[in-house]
Amino acid sequence: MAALAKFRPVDSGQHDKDELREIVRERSFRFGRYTLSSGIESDIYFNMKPTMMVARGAQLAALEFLKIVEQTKAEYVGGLEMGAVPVIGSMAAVSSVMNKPINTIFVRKAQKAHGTRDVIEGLGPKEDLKGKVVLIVDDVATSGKSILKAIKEVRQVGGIVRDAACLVDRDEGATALLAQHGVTLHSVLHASEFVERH
Ligand SMILES: O=P(O)(O)OC[C@H]1O[C@H](OP(=O)(O)OP(=O)(O)O)[C@H](O)[C@@H]1O
Ligand SMILES: O=C(O)c1cc(=O)[nH]c(=O)[nH]1
Repeated sequence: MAALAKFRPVDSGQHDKDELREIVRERSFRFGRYTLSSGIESDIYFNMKPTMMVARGAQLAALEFLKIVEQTKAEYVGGLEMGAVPVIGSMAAVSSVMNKPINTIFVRKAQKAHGTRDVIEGLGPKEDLKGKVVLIVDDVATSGKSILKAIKEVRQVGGIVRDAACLVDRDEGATALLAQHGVTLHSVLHASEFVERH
């Protein structure tokens, strides 16, 4: 019997994704009347903070993104405040626990008028993104404009961005917009897994 234990099948990760989907369904998915950041109105909304802030959701979201880090051979992970920040923090911690530490940054929406005035936060004094492969992440992708803003800031300081990832893709134009800028969007979940569109 002990010998058989050696042949435990490799976990595809699908169970983790199923669990993450159920956490999103319970804690983040809402029907209602919402104005989106692009200004358009929607009758569904994903508030991903309650998923990213609960311990198991934080871990599972980080694990899904870390798989994409491996696939894309990213050296850094970053994204626009505020949506991307909780999951990026979780990725840093989970990757360290796994002994595969990933470097993380986040991009401010606007420069502060005080302090260091850095738009890209998280770099040490001798650290920069020049020539570094950066995966841009976000909690939700709708138009893709938030991800694109982060891409532009990272490219401006010499970072290489070929891939982006989101936890939930609403499939409302982000893939096409990012493709126009030479970036492939990887989506962990899609809005169609939560609601049928007519
Ligand atoms: O693909 P897009 O059309 O850009 O929309 C998606 C963005 O909208 C939300 O951010 P929001 O602007 O609400 O701000 P927050 O992240 O600071 O809460 C979300 O966190 C994404 O970043
Ligand atoms: O487009 C957005 O602003 C948006 C949509 C959504 O479902 N969730 C979110 O946080 N932002």
